[in-house]
Amino acid sequence: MSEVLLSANNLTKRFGGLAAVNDVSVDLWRGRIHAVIGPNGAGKSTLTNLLSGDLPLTSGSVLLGGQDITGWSPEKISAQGLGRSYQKTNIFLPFTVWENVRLASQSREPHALNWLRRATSFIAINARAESAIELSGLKNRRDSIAGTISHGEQRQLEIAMTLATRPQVLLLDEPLAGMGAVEAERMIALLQSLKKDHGILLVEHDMDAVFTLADQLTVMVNGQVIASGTPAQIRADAGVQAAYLGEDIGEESA
Ligand SMILES: Nc1ncnc2c1ncn2[C@@H]1O[C@H](COP(=O)(O)OP(=O)(O)OP(=O)(O)O)[C@@H](O)[C@H]1O
Repeated sequence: MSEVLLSANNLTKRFGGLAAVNDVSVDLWRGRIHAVIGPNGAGKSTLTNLLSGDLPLTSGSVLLGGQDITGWSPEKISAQGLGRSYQKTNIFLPFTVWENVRLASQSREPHALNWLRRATSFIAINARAESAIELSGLKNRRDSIAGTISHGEQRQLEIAMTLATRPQVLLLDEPLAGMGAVEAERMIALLQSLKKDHGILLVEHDMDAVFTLADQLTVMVNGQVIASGTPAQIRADAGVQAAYLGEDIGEESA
């Protein structure tokens, strides 16, 4: 049974005279992947930053798990159950996969550890880290130095670090960027496996992956939503065809 985990209503973000995001609404459901697509500069990253609290809204509101999180800090939003992968910037390359994920898991602890809480907290931190490594398919790389694993595995590691914070909602900004075919296939399988327990917002330029993964799509152009619907509806939309003239929008050619 699906459940709305995040509801973003009429979000607008202005940078001076530019409305980078203009009256955009999106819902994220447990068990569904909602892809946001659009040409460069459409406002996809800005939308992600508004949902994660990394940018303040000009107007609009965001509910996460029924709680109004509008105006909250990224840390507070993360603690409320929203996980966002930050492309590579959070990985400590000289540390092992395990150490990276464990640090991410530790960041979820509400208070500095004191001697009374220490034993149980350590167990919980380690359990979250182990489970995130397992879920992200990195068990065989657990003790590898992060700087030595492949690009695709580093992207899996970013997801593992996000999962270690036990989010309900995942915001994924171009998880397939820079991947070869084999790595992309592995990432697609990983995202499909994560969908069951999470609501996922996917920003991705790889249209084959988007149309393979998405249950719902929102198409943005110049900050505005020009279409929203199922993959079949989006493929058939004349406005979307026009916006992507000359580009592949996931037609089933393969
Ligand atoms: N901090 C900022 N200050 C001013 N303008 C910004 C800022 N961030 C983004 N913009 C502008 O807002 C618009 C939307 O940018 P955004 O990065 O959200 O688009 P995008 O759809 O993610 O593009 P891409 O696919 O290239 O990543 C662009 O015109 C961009 O130049």
